[in-house]
Amino acid sequence: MQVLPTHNGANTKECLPLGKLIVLTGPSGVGKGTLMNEILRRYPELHYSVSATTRSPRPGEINGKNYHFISRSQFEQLVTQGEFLEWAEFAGNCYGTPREAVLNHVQAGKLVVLEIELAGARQIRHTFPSALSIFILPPSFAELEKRIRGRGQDAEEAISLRLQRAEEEIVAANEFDIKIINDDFEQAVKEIEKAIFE
Ligand SMILES: Nc1nc2c(ncn2[C@@H]2O[C@H](COP(=O)(O)OP(=O)(O)O)[C@@H](O)[C@H]2O)c(=O)[nH]1
Ligand SMILES: Nc1ncnc2c1ncn2[C@@H]1O[C@H](COP(=O)(O)OP(=O)(O)O)[C@@H](O)[C@H]1O
Repeated sequence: MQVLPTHNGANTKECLPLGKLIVLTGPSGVGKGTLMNEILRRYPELHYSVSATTRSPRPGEINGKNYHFISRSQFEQLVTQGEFLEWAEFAGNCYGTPREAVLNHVQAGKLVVLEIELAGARQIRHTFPSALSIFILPPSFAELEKRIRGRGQDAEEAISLRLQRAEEEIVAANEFDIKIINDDFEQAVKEIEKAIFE
């Protein structure tokens, strides 16, 4: 059971029978997206929240599936209208979770998964203390760098911003309910399954 906050941040008095909010966080390049895709492939009943971002699409990314790719002025307008459950700036771009879609799915009893960075994950933990939060760690910083570079999708500037931010993110791991080291991929998937379903 979760209590839905109203727009002014106060909690509604009633306890609504709701689904569950799951937050997956951790540094860029640790494998969050790859783990999430595998979890969604295995459990299509989960609802993945598609974020809005001002970042340009990477080759192969699909608008509406990976992200809603929007301009900075559109993003700012949505912030002003209170359309985001949380939002944050990361490595020079803005990212936000659409409020209505997520709340509708939670209210419909779904398991809703957000894959977001540290500041957003903290906001969600604050707004929904009953959300399940999972922090994904790399086996080492060197391996994290290898993965970000190996992905081959970011410019050098974007890579160094992500690595810089990763150092700050990793020290926050203990704030979250569950920590999982993504070393052996299958093992990490199993640990996420256990966290979500047990
Ligand atoms: N706060 C917040 N972070 C998000 C959201 N969507 C994605 N992110 C995070 O933004 C960071 C950058 O995402 P992206 O540019 O796709 O890079 P990548 O993580 O290196 O693949 C990642 O940590 C994402 O988890 C969102 O809606 N809100
Ligand atoms: N357990 C793992 N071992 C080795 N490489 C991995 C593992 N998990 C993910 N990767 C690779 O690491 C890179 C970054 O993964 P990605 O899912 O894009 O990270 P994130 O979404 O956290 O930025 C990808 O090339 C992915 O294939």
